[in-house]
Amino acid sequence: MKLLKQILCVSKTTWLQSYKRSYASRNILKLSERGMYQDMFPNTAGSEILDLLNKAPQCVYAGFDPTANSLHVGNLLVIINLLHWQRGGHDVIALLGGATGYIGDPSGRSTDRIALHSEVIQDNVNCIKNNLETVFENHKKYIWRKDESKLKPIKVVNNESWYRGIDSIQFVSDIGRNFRMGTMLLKQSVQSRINSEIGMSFTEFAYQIFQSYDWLHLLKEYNCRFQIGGSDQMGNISAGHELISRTTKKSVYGLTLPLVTTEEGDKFGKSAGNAVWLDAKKTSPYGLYQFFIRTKDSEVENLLKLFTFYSVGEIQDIMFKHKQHPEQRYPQTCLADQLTTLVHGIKCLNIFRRGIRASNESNRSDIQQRREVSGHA
Ligand SMILES: N[C@@H](Cc1ccc(O)cc1)C(=O)O
Repeated sequence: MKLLKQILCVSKTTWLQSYKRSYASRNILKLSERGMYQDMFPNTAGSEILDLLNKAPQCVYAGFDPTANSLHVGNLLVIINLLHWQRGGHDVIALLGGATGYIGDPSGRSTDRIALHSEVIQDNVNCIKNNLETVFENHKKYIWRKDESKLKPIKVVNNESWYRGIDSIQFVSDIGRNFRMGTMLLKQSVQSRINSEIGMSFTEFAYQIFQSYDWLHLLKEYNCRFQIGGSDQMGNISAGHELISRTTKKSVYGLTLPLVTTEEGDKFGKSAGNAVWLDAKKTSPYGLYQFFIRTKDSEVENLLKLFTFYSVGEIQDIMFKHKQHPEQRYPQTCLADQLTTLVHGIKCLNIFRRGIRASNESNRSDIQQRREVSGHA
């Protein structure tokens, strides 16, 4: 709710009028209600954003660096956010960091990343592309229940394609000139590293320039005025905003998503300390399903809002049902069902359901047998 106010900065009546007028902005209302956004940049842009969304469908992007050969559950929040924009009728771009993967984003890290070989980067890019396309396809086939033609296809681009043709001297001379050292040094990702014993390499220090240039490129190519990213991306997003303000007359806007943590304060998405992967070879579909089934009662409502497409009203109904029969773990089942479908499709879900039914039945007949043996039938 706090964010809804922040995002809109308009009176309730103006908002309601706009809400009725525009289909596109409807989605933003829903996303804010769900606690989907942590921050926006510039932080006073609420009414400008609303105006743009009211006027016409917008273009939004988020990037994924190929740091591993699969995305993980932690990446799902950004992916689901992109899908919400797609459902709202907007143009969506998922960017693969085939070039930025060579540099390494220092955000949220305490040490430099180990440089990856080009074959590894290429392989990771292919795997991540496959993860994304599978999720987008599963969403369209099994979760979006309306006319498929209403969903504009999500573009998947690789930033390697535009850096390939850029001359490095030209790049430093043309683009580098727009970055001020003072501002770059103030970024949280730099501050947290620069005074540490290990420090930070120039390579990682320069990362913000590349993410900024990506946005400028996508703005020119696709009129992409929105960028979304994880909670640690504000530094890179604001750097992009600055580059674009200096070099074009267009306004652009960044939105970051909340950091999801468990009750114990750990980053969400780990099981016994290991990442839960989207690739079925790294985490089995059943492992992913079980990960969500194990969600604590105290955390499940928030996760339903952030990670599923149930409306807020439907989530209230799910939670109501839960209060009556907590032992059935109904919200956990809704969460696990929808996310397993999104990541692995409907087939494996049907297998789990059959398996669970069979195991419940065999448990029941075991209990029955034991009762009969002990004379309690
Ligand atoms: N830096 C982002 C990934 C990214 C890469 C390139 C971009 O243009 C945008 C985002 C991250 O690590 O999550």
